[in-house]
Amino acid sequence: MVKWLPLFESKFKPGTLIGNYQIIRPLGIGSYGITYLADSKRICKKVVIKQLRKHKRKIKKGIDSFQKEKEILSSLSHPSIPRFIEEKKIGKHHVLILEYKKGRTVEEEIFERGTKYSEKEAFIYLFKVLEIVKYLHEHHIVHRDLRLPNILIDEHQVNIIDFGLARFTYDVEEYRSSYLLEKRLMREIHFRSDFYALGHFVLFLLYSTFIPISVKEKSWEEELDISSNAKYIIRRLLMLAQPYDEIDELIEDVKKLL
Ligand SMILES: Nc1ncnc2c1ncn2[C@@H]1O[C@H](COP(=O)(O)OP(=O)(O)OP(=O)(O)O)[C@@H](O)[C@H]1O
Repeated sequence: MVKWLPLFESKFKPGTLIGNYQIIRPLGIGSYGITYLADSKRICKKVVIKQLRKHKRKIKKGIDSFQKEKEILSSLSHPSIPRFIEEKKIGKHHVLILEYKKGRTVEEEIFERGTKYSEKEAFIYLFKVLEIVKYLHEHHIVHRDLRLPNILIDEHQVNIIDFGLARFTYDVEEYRSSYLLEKRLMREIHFRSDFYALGHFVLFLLYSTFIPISVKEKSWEEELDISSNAKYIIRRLLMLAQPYDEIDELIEDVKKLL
């Protein structure tokens, strides 16, 4: 869904040709660019075109994010991760062409379609995401942005998109003291940042069936009617108990709930 796309920002109109790609429609506007759905004439497949916005204050960060997404996606080959196709400079425009992944974001599923997930279903989806994240971690990559809008569900297949904040574990961390605790925990270049984000992911899935009966504010542990094993895993993901250091132990714990 296109949330906000003022006309003056929309540089490429439907039908515009960018090399061998024909713009179908904008998909959305992110922090650093506009993303379009396009048809590839050459490979007869849908692709995503990411166009860097010319926002003065954000241009440097935008270029860095594009470069990182390109570097990381080019190093990967996984059916649930978009393939990097090419980078182009068209006149003043700088674009990245990526494979289009089908599916609705988990954000759309929960908040627009009202899809409900039982405890078992929530952990089945967590397991599917973890299989992809395991592949990333084995390639020394931390995604750092595993939020609902970046996880797509297509039938029962899961895809992960948006690698602009992903980093290699040996990349140098840009420490931001101004970040609030939650953002610091999401952005640390360490595998546990992905686990922390996935703690929130699974809580969103579990809250999809929650019906509030009191106006009193309570913690998720008091509100959600879930098993003690589920609570144990979520507490460790959210670093409220000993954090998981690596993914295999986490996957083993999740398997016990399936
Ligand atoms: N490879 C892809 N396949 C399918 N849809 C994609 C792909 N990449 C991005 N999208 C979709 O395009 C839209 C815009 O994505 P983009 O990553 O540019 O920005 P964002 O995620 O909305 O914001 P931000 O980058 O600030 O997190 C989103 O709706 C996203 O689901």
